[in-house]
Amino acid sequence: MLCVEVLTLSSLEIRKHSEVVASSWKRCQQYGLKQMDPVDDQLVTGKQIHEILKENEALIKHTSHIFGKMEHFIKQSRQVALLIDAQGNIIYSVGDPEFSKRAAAVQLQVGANWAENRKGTNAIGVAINERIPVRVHAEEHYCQLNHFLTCASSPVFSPTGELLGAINFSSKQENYNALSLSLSTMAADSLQNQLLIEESRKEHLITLKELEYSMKNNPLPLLSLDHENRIIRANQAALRILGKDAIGHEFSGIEGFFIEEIHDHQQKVWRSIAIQKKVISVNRMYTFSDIAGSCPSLIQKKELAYKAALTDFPVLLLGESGTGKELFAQSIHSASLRSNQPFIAVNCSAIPDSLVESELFGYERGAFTGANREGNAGKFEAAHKGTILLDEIGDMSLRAQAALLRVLQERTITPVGSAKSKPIDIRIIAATHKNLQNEIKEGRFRADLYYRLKGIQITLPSLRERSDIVELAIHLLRSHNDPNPHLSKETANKLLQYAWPGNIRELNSVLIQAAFLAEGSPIRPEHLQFETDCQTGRREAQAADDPVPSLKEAEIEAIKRALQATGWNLSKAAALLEIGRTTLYRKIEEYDITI
Ligand SMILES: Nc1ncnc2c1ncn2[C@@H]1O[C@H](COP(=O)(O)OP(=O)(O)OP(=O)(O)O)[C@@H](O)[C@H]1O
Repeated sequence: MLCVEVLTLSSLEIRKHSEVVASSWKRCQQYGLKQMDPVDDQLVTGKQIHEILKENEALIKHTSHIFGKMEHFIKQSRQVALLIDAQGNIIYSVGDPEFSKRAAAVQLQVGANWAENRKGTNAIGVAINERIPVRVHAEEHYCQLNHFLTCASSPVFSPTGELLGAINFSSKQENYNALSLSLSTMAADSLQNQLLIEESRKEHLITLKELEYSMKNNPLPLLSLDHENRIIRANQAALRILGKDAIGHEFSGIEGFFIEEIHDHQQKVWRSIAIQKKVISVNRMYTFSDIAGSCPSLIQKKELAYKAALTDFPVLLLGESGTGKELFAQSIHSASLRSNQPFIAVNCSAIPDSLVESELFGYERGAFTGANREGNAGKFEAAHKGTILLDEIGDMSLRAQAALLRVLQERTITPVGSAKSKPIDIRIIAATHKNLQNEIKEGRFRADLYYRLKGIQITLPSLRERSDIVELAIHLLRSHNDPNPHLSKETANKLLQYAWPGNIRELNSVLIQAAFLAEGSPIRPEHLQFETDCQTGRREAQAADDPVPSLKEAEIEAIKRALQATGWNLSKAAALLEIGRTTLYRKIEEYDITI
């Protein structure tokens, strides 16, 4: 009886799937259903169906929008897509007209009830009963008259976790489509998100947004918090991350996710937070093709980085926060010969001074109180044969710098509590938003470490220096599941006039918020809400960002640069500065200049 034909499932899942179908068959026998019985052909009609449709108005409205986007696929793959209420009544349907006729013969149409106890084992009934996505194919249907069908259904839940119904895709069994189960799950998740967004307008809303690059097609996990930061609603995707019993608990953030706030028009009422995984663990890494933009200064850096990827030299990535340093680091790793080996990102500013050695080099069993009994591999060991990204290197303490320098010089690590050193083979990429030359001058960064890390230096342009902001905005909107983003001239102008102190990360969050406020219609200028008021025009904002140095500061800077450029040759430096050698000497004394 159970000829399971779900070819995409692993053997473990096949067994589980068979169990699900088998339990449904058992229930059908208990209901007293007979396989050869004529199908239950009752349809809910008249006032009764009218009331059911009215009750589910919001659900139908959102579903028609979602099915509308999939209509081409639905028809082309000869399917019907159905929305079902929690009692198993079909309340909305679109699809291939020819199959719809055949389906209507077994009441796969609005007004029919496909609860398991009425129609025997079928995807709708099982999804509602078991509250799981399920495919029921051909002879897996309990009633023989339904054997010509192949159906995939996913349950739909309300923001508070109640079952609202299901989404179903059906076709003739010979038109079996491996994608239909994923599609029904995606449509159900999308519907849940719509409901949550709608209900949460007046709430403190939090949006968790997973990695665009690894989760592009996955549904957005959404949460609502009350004013005490407790989770009051969560969709299924969020519960998958937070655990099933997350509702009612305080939300304290999730490790490995990045938080952004979204405000409403008045900057109050509700807040949304997009949370994005920053470090990839299992999924795919960024590659150069993920670096969007056609601005010549960016293209040049991309080419340089690509060349660097083919070597094993250290790379130093410089640029303001949010300009894509991590994206570049991952792309370099992905294009390198080490791409099949680990990529480990270390945020140097986040490691407490006392834990630097154990974090970076690991520790042996029982090395110190509180240490893991089994000992622990450090970041360097974890990155062995691969690439390590030392992010925010400019914020590393001098103590940590000394430890790092030793590793770079000796290419070995010695775990805390161990007498033995281990050789390591690692490609180093360092990144910082700080001016390391200044840090060296101020005595906060070791020059010898700087030269070890520098290798190939790549400075990324800030967003306000780029000529492709609008193109980038369109790219980011597309990556947020808007297949056809449109920005009016006024909206584009507003984007161009802003100074973008938070660079692409800020652009991304402004666009998420704007798309949210626009509710599916084109983004208008008033939907763009900036975090700071750097809105006075890019040039002015830039000028305002750079405070005018005093004459003395400018002189010191000019002298230092001339001395550096000439290798401290006073005659040449004086010539560069167009002053006499004695004057230069006097000024060096006066300003106490040393490098
Ligand atoms: N050229 C680009 N195309 C598409 N997305 C980009 C681009 N540059 C940056 N991003 C996106 O902008 C965000 C910030 O990038 P990233 O984390 O790499 O910046 P960063 O310079 O490392 O920032 P920080 O110094 O604060 O860590 C990420 O979501 C990244 O995917």
